[in-house]
Formats: sequence, C-alpha cells, structure tokens
Amino acid sequence: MILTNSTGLAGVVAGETAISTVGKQGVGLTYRGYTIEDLAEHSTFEEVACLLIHGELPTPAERDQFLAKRIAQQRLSDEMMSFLEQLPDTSHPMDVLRSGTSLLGCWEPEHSIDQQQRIAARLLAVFPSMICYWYRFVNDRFRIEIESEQTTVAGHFLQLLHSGAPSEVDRRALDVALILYAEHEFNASTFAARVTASTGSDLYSAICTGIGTLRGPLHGGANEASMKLISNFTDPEQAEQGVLRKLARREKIMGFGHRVYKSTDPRSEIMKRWALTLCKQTRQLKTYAVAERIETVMQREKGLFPNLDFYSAVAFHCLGIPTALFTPLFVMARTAGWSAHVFEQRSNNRLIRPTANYIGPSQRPLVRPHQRT
Ligand SMILES: CC(=O)SCCNC(=O)CCNC(=O)[C@H](O)C(C)(C)COP(=O)(O)OP(=O)(O)OC[C@H]1O[C@@H](n2cnc3c(N)ncnc32)[C@H](O)[C@@H]1OP(=O)(O)O
Ligand SMILES: O=C([O-])CC(=O)C(=O)O
Repeated sequence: MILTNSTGLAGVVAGETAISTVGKQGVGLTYRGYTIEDLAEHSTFEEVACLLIHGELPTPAERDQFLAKRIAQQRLSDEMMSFLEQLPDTSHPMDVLRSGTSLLGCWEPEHSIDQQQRIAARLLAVFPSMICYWYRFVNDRFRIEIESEQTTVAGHFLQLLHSGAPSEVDRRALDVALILYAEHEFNASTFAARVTASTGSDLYSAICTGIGTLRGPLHGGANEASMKLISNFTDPEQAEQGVLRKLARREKIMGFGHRVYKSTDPRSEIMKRWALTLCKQTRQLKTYAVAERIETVMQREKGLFPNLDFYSAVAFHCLGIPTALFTPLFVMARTAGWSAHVFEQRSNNRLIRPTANYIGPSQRPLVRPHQRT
C-alpha cells in the first residue's frame, strides 16, 4: 500500500490527463498543448470550449455551426422559468445553478453516453439564461426575454443582465475571463466531478458536484471574497493598513496564493491588463490602485501573488456585474473543463476510491445504552 501523509493531497499525482498542464515546474498553463497566452489573445471562449470538449480547435465552419446551435440551446422551458421564480429571493446564486442543473437532468436526462457532448453544449448555453432570469426576477421583479441575438456566452450573459447589447470591449473582456476560467487540471471541483463520473453517474450529477465544490471561498468563491475585500477600501493607503491588520490577525487574503503555482498565476497577468482597461474606461482607477496596493503588500509581506480570482473580481465589477454573480460566471466557464474531464474519466474509467490512514480508537467492546454514563 502506498501511504501519503500529504494533507489536502498536495503534490499527489492522482491520475492522468491529456486536457491541460498546470504549473509544470511551477509555471505556465496550457489547454491541449496551446498556451493560455495564445488562447486569450487569439481565440474565443466558444472555440476553447470546443477544444476542451472535442479535443481540437474547431474549423471556422464547425465554429459557426456550434454558435448557430447555441441560440436554441440558450432557451429556458416554461417549467424552468416557473421553478426559478419559486426559489426564495435569499437563495445563493450557486444554489440556483446547482438546483437548475439537477432539474434539467430530470427534464432532459442523459440516457446514454452518446448524448454527453450535446448535454455539455446545452449546459454551457443555458447557464447565462438560467442565472440572469432568476437574478433579474428577484431583483427587478421583471421577467426578462431570454431570446438575444448574442451567440456567445459572454454576449448573452451581459445582454440579459443589462437589457442591452454589450460593447465589443466589454464582451471581449468577459470572453477572455471565461477562457482563463475554463479549465485547470485536477483542481478541487474538477477532481470532485471526476470522482462522481467514476461511479458511472450521469453528467448532470458530475456538474452538480463541480458547482458544489467550486462554491467555497478557498476555490471559486474567492472572486466574490476578493471584491468584498477591495470594496472595503477607498484608497491605497487605507487598503495597505487594512491588509496589514488582517495579516496580523493571521487572516487569509482571498484571491492570493495557489496550491500549484509557486511564483505567479499566468492567468492573473492577463486578467490584470483587462482590469486596467476596464477601470480606465469606467473611471474606476481608484479601485485599480487599491487592488494593486493589496498586491504589493501581499508580495512584500507574504511573498504571495494574486491568483485568477483577484483581478477577475475588479474586471467583473467594472463590467457592472453584481458580486453575487462572480462565482456563477466561473461555473459558466468551468463547465467546459468539468465536461472534458468527465468524458476523459469515462473513456478509461476505474472507480476513484482511495484509502484512509485510520487514526481512531482501536477495536473495543460495545457499551450497551444502559451502561453508558
Ligand atoms: C481560481 C482558484 O480557485 S485559485 C484559489 C482561490 N482561493 C483563494 O484565493 C483563497 C486564498 N488562498 C488560499 O487559501 C490558499 O493559498 C489556497 C487554498 C489557494 C492554497 O492553499 P494551500 O496550498 O493548502 O496552502 P495553505 O492554505 O496551507 O497555505 C500555506 C501558507 O501560506 C499562507 N497563505 C496561503 N494563502 C494565503 C492567503 N491568501 N493569505 C494569507 N496567507 C496565505 C497560509 O496561511 C499558510 O501559512 P502558514 O504555513 O504560516 O500556516
Ligand atoms: O487549480 C486550482 O487548485 C484552483 C484554480 O486555480 C482553478 O481551479 O482554476
């Protein structure tokens, strides 16, 4: 038996993948051999989703076909809209997506593995409709029109949220964020989704597992926590003092550090440039200055660098996206990666079931209820 004392499975190789490489020798990220820098510069989220799900970048004809199908796949059934309207106003948006996914699994079940790619495409297309329909209903008491001429996740999401077509800069900024969020090897939510898939379960269940695991602040929830932190400060000096106080109390600063990357998260550098563009455009350079000062303090005091969640929070904020929808955006992107991993797990499956090092009491006689004191 191989025994590891690594808490949190840090550094443990738990399987093989041909989908992405994260931090080989501590740096860099590739999706199926393409660098994240190239994909963020020259590709779109829909192309990246095809790359992850089908294994190769689409030809222009395949891409157009994928986009054309999206319009129908974005639709919400009357039953789904009625369900979303009945959820409590206080629901956590991640619970809305997780519950919506479960229900879709009841209405459009996966009967056979041949349907897996169609279901992944449907989930990618329907998530912006689902979350925006619910959000606008709860906050504006308004039933939005789900039809939009937007053929991309980024465009559709922004159009439904703001009731108007986004500018090209805004749409592209969100598109790039989705590319960066789409896939990340054996991160906690993807690994959890693979465990679910390894039992022979359906794709909807694996995606629900991913959503539930992503929600926590140590993983996807960090983008919302980062924004809450940044919003506490009105200027860089105040931010420096606030972060120093938190560090003195041994509190974690969300949006910093990473399990695999050791000196930088390559996605953060790309997102930081977009955050600056958007802060300039919306005249929120104070917010950018606060974020940059937090980065400086974290580097100086802890040697820690921002991960993707930190500057994504600034960019999403400038796009007028409510903080509560930041982690759902992560879901919209990561569904591509989760799906690719489920397909890969299924293609060469063996039940994922490690063993534990028992540290409880040694065997002992049962004490009957009347003898217990
Ligand atoms: C897209 C993503 O999901 S990226 C991750 C998003 N999550 C966050 O941003 C949450 C904040 N960051 C963290 O909690 C961690 O850095 C993680 C969860 C990302 C990685 O965790 P691990 O590899 O388990 O590192 P761990 O939490 O053990 O930290 C190691 C040391 O660095 C410190 N540290 C790590 N991250 C931070 C942080 N953000 N703020 C302050 N200290 C930190 C820890 O306190 C610990 O210090 P100690 O050894 O003195 O106790
Ligand atoms: O890889 C991780 O542990 C977390 C992360 O950055 C991601 O899932 O994008």
